[in-house]
Amino acid sequence: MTRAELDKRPADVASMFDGIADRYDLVNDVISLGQDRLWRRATVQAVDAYSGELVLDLAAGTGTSSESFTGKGARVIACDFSQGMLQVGARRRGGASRAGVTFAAGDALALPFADQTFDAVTVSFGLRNTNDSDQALQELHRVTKVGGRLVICEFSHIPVGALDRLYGTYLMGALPRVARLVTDKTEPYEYLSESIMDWPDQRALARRLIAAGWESVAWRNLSFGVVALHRGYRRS
Ligand SMILES: C[S@@+](CC[C@H](N)C(=O)[O-])C[C@H]1O[C@@H](n2cnc3c(N)ncnc32)[C@H](O)[C@@H]1O
Repeated sequence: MTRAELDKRPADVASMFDGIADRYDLVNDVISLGQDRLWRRATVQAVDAYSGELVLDLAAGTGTSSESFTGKGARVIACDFSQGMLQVGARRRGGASRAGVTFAAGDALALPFADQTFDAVTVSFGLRNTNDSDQALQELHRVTKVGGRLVICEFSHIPVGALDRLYGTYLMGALPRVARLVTDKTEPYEYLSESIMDWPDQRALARRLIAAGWESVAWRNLSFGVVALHRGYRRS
């Protein structure tokens, strides 16, 4: 089974997600102890997409989160570079373009969309997997309309040192074993743990958003900081 390393070579990342696409959503529910549903609901509320808007759900995978952005009538482009994840998503929904969600192949580092296409752009658990997250944040800024918004939902760090260390023990020790309860492909979940530990904390990620051109940047913690929702706006 292919797993990516922390250098996040695009071919390794895409092939790793191709390989786990079928059981991806089930494993998420199990390893997050069901918390992923809360995190997704909070993301939908933060994006707050409404009728007439066009939303980019980048690194959308199987599109688990994409459909929920259409609740008030917005249309969503669910973009990812893993053909495996896109195919599972399209198969589950009965087609590549259904009920306001259109799946599209594309690389976060060179998005196949014109400047200022989207009213809102969002990434759930995808930015960490890109090979150059600063470039991805700049690309997201480029394709967002002036006045548009960005919401990033990503694993983060618990601000209390002792708790964060305990969480690190769960990530590095227990998480791959919990994943083994529902999948025989455990290497990708070792990568998951390592990539979370290696990811910048809330403040450092906020600085990266600002460096990529996003303004009025703020964040809020979910599940004590296990996940953080970052928000920014394109002002010019
Ligand atoms: C952990 S999954 C998240 C999927 C979905 N957003 C969710 O919340 O379940 C990460 C996704 O990021 C995608 N990804 C990683 N790097 C990418 C890139 N450079 N361009 C597009 N997608 C990328 C992977 O293919 C994978 O589907």
